[in-house]
Amino acid sequence: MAAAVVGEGDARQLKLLGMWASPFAHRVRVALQLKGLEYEHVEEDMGNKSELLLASNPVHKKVPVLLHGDCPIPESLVILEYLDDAFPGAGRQAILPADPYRRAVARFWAAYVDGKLHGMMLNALLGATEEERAAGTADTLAALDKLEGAFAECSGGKKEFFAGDEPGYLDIVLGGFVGWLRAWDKVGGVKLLDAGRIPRLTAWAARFAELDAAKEVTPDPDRIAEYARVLLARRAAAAAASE
Ligand SMILES: N[C@@H](CCC(=O)N[C@@H](CS)C(=O)NCC(=O)O)C(=O)O
Repeated sequence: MAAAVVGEGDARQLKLLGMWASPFAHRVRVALQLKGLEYEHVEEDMGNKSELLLASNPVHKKVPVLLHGDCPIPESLVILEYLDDAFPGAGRQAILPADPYRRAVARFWAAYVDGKLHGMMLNALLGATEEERAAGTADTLAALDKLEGAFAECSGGKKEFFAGDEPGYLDIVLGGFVGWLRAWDKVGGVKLLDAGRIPRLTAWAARFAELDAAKEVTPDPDRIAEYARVLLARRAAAAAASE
């Protein structure tokens, strides 16, 4: 897709403060690609955050942050909405559905992904005890079952994506997690995307990963597994230090 001129008549550049393994940064990169917007990607070191990140997101100190010229926009879901507002003409379609009810449904499930699924996956990986990790895995599987139902509801059971024939808001929001979901058998020893259990979501994830906009930024499962081992080692070191 040809890159759009940023904000027709708006000379401000787009810069994304991100991190390769972050599902939240990943979703913003997919959205920027789908909208055909040129941007500079700045890879942050989470162990040594840049002054620019700390100044741009002093409240949470997290990636992603989109900088539009000097204006920082933190929080991935806020960024997705900003891209539609600031660049309505860019890309083949708006990220959010036009219909108010479909928007509400997409936002409901996006809140579920960030408010529930993310925390469950963290517990499954980094829970302090074996029991907590097992409960996290069970919760994650149950959440994916719910998202299987959401896919049927949103796509009408016939379309390729949550949003219809083309990926939209919820595809991008959940799509940020596809790298981790695909790598989970290497990360947590459990196959989360199991076509026998959640066939629609498993096929959707494969379709999403094949999108040009996603292919370039979806992390390789082995690299994610290696990163997960680093997170586990950090957790073990922190636990040992607090004993
Ligand atoms: N709600 C935030 C979540 C962002 C987030 O959790 N980012 C993580 C990376 S995946 C981060 O920057 N962590 C750094 C830290 O917690 O210090 C969003 O949607 O942007």
